[in-house]
Amino acid sequence: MSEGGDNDQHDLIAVDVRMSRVGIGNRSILHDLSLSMRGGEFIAVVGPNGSGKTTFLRLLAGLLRGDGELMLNGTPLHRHTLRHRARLISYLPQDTRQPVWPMPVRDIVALGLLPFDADLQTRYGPHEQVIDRQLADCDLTAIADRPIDRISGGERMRALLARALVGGQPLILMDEPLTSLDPAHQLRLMQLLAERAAAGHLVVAVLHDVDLALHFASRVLAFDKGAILADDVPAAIYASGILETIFGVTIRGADTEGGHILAMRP
Ligand SMILES: Nc1ncnc2c1ncn2[C@@H]1O[C@H](COP(=O)(O)OP(=O)(O)OP(=O)(O)O)[C@@H](O)[C@H]1O
Repeated sequence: MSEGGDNDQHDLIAVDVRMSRVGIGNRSILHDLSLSMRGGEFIAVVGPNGSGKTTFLRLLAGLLRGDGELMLNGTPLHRHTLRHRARLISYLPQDTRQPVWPMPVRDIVALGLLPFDADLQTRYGPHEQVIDRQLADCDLTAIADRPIDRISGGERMRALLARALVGGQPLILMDEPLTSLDPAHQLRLMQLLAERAAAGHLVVAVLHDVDLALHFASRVLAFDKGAILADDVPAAIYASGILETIFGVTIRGADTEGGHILAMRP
């Protein structure tokens, strides 16, 4: 549940990955992963298309297995029961943005509480406040009763984000959560994720917006060709020039009244 709810595990989350190889079929996708992540971190995963970011997130979500070890709170991830995993991990995938049923936004968001309460229908009442707060956090209050197939693409994205956030799982995995959001909602989401990290959750988000990633994240993993080329704090990642190398672009930073901003050029 969200802060104030009955999930007190968010400050205890620890993820340790030691994998020599992660493959799909015969194809090797990731190699030589060795890192630890802890609650309190907001980790941005950046890198070119096809560099392995989604595969990395799917690995953390337990949807893929590799050669080596993936420990969640000191226990191999696959030894946790599915229900326990659903209570520990919230995962927003990259490619399930189309609604299947025309459910109201409020019901879509409520589905995010299923791992904690399989009997959601009869016990909807006690969750009302948590759901209302998440709807408000994602600026959905005004459209809470609209069917999800009759709202805009950005609004739909916010509904799916609210569903992923409402349970308050300690490990939050998000694959390109800024897609379709306008600049104000992008900033709001990054603030929400930073607040979750500050409250002890571990946030791991694939982001293509380098400026927002460096501004909000506490740590950046730069992927290229299936490996983590750099793993450091944003200022060190920026200063190293690694992003220019892996993306093949020029990145210029400037100090403005609103803070340090980045611009990319060919
Ligand atoms: N199901 C699959 N079977 C075989 N290869 C795959 C599969 N899914 C992804 N790949 C390959 O694995 C590599 C990494 O893909 P992945 O989706 O992890 O990249 P990504 O960094 O998330 O890319 P993007 O920024 O385009 O979303 C790519 O070369 C891709 O073609």
